[in-house]
Amino acid sequence: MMMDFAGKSLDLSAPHVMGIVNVTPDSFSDGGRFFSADKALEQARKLVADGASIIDIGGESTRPGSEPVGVEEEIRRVVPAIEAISAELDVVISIDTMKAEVMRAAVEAGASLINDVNALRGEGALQAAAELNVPICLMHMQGTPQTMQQQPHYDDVVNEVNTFLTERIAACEAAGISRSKIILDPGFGFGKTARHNLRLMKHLAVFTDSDLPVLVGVSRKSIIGATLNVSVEERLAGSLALASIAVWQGAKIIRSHDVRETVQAIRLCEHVMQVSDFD
Ligand SMILES: Nc1nc2[nH]c(SCCc3ccc(S(N)(=O)=O)cc3)nc2c(=O)[nH]1
Repeated sequence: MMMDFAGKSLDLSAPHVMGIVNVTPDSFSDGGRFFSADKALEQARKLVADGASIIDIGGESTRPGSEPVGVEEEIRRVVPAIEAISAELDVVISIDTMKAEVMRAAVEAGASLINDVNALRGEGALQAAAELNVPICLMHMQGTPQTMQQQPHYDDVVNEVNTFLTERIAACEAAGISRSKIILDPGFGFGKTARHNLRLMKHLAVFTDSDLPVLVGVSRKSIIGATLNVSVEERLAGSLALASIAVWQGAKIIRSHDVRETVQAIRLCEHVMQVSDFD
């Protein structure tokens, strides 16, 4: 199924890799004071060369316990990077933000996918997304990045996440956003214990069985660390295993730090899934 990203289209009947470019201090060795558009562009060049179809730009860390960032600062971080990447690379740029004003500035600068871990629940976010008329990824999060991992609790995590996403889709449609512009994401690591994450992965078909494409972000996350007891630097194999399990169940976008290896893994999945049974 083709999805249009402000003129660039992706065939989401096949899986794609979303490469990650963080323009946040905790992701730069120099303490982030001087993180720059050309460092972001350099990283984006590599990710595109490695096979990324989408580049996800984030100016505010949403990892558990992270500090919120003001809207002016977040815009100051992401806009130069988006402008530089958009000027040089023919790749879909997504903006990873919860703020309406950042969505507007980012799309103005060249982003054509809104990736909102808060599923447009922020002040003015629904309205902004409707006006900007670009595809939107709705992700489930319980609580906020500051609180979500304190005591995640569900009676039935798969059902509750599915119900939340269904409600957010309805809110989008009520705001005039067409279903054809919506991507769903269960939000691995956003207010979930390790078991909650494993259950969501085991039952991912609940989400991929819908007519909407599903995005999965498990790269180097605690679903791997908690299961294998390995550090962040030792999570590549686990990330590739889970990317394959997600694609096998129908996920169409895999958010990854390790694009080259992830492209190889999902390409193998595709070939196994598509091999003819006759000839
Ligand atoms: N659509 C979408 N966007 C995303 N943006 C991010 S940033 C990752 C923040 C983080 C880091 C680490 C853990 S943990 N404690 O599970 O290792 C949780 C969250 N992720 C995702 C994701 O999945 N989807």
